[in-house]
Amino acid sequence: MELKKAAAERAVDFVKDGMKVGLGTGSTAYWAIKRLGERIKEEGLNIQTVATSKASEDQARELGIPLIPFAEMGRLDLTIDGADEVDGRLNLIKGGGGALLREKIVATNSRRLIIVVDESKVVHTLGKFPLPIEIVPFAFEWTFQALDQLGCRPQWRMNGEEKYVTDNGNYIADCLLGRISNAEALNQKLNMIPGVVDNGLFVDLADTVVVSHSDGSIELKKR
Ligand SMILES: O=C[C@H](O)[C@H](O)[C@H](O)COP(=O)(O)O
Repeated sequence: MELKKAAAERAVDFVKDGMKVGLGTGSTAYWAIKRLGERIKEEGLNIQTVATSKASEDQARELGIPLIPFAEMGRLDLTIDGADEVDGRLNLIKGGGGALLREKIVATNSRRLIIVVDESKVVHTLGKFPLPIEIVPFAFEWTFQALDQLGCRPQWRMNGEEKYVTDNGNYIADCLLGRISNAEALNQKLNMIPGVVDNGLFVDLADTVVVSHSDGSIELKKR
């Protein structure tokens, strides 16, 4: 928890008065949202935000962080979000918390994406973490089959006895790939399958990754 908090709080230093900010999702992004709430109270920081999940939206609302409708937002200055894996080129796997689609939409509409992770998330090659794929419920069996035929070894994400349902009303298949040698090609191949809404590969989207180390140091990786 302390490592996640340290990375998240460092990232919030990048937020300046007047900025439009995307709020990420997950147990690391949680600390960034919390810190933003503190800065609003302590310094009167003036920002406008959008959230990448219902959970982050609820947290922001509780903390008095201004949430703005997308129609009024325009392009974001920066987004702060977590990740499940980060490689040396700052490509990512995201979606362990199920928020990949909203996160990718928000990241794509941000001038800058700052990722906050502890050192355990930094890998040489992506793929040890199962890759989340968001799938529409219609004919989900066929979409699942198509993933299987690609060699993805998909497994439905479950919520007890039922399939897990995202904030967008879709399902998630987690794909056991082991090693992703070409993230860009896989990203495109997966998103070509009808029924796949998006997948958790974030290629060339992160600008800065803030990594907290167990020795107390904070590293900034930049593209
Ligand atoms: O869907 C969830 C997001 O992509 C999260 O940012 C990611 O799973 C990392 O979450 P956490 O900070 O809880 O490890």
